Amino acid sequence: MTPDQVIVALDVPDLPKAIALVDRLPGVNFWKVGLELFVGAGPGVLAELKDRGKRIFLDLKFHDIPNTVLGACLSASRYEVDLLTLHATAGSQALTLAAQAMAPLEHPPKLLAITLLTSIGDRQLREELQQPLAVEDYVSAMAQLAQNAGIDGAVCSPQEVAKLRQICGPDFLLVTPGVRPLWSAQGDQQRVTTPSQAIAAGANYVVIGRPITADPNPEAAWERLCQDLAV
Ligand SMILES: O=C(O)c1cc(=O)[nH]c(=O)n1[C@@H]1O[C@H](COP(=O)(O)O)[C@@H](O)[C@H]1O
Repeated sequence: MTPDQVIVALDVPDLPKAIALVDRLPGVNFWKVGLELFVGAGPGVLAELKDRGKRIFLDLKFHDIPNTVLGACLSASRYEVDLLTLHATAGSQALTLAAQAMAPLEHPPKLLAITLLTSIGDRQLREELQQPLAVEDYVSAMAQLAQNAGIDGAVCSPQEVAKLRQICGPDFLLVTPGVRPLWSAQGDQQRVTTPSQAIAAGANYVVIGRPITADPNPEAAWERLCQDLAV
């Protein structure tokens, strides 16, 4: 596993904090801009990252009616980011429209479908979301729905990666948040493994945020993560 397979979540509220973190961690080449930062700072943060030669995962998790998901994906594609998320539960029509709309573009983002948030465990899926399937089966069903609609990949927890790799084949992108080095706190993540285990199970990329960005010394935390990955 290489550090280039690690995407760091830039979950901070404004542009100055984002830039400060990016400049403190020059070894991070792939950053995720999610709802907190995009809503707080606007699209200017994407230009700042591009100026620094960084790859960008724009994680806006679109979830709406097909026409609105289509329009949102087209608007987001103008930023020429590398990865873009939408929820599989928007349904096959929304997924298909989005995938078809990206195909003719010169620099389309790879579309990733959220299968089941990594903060949701078995009990919540059953009791709150009223979903009788086990987590792994539900995640597999959502990934297959997305793949059949022409979506490039899925976001899942590292605990489902091996099964999805087997079902969806080698070309389907699998991106896993919910990774935790042994030295970090689990926080609100439910379905976790270490970053190395996630890659060994078949993930293309892992996404990690607070264990690096909320550490009082993010440089040391990043260094520690890179050492874990080199083993
Ligand atoms: O789409 C995501 O990136 C995502 C999907 C998911 O199921 N779970 C999940 O944690 N994420 C994101 O991954 C990041 C994880 O951050 P940490 O829990 O701080 O490592 C956050 O920015 C989440 O928004």
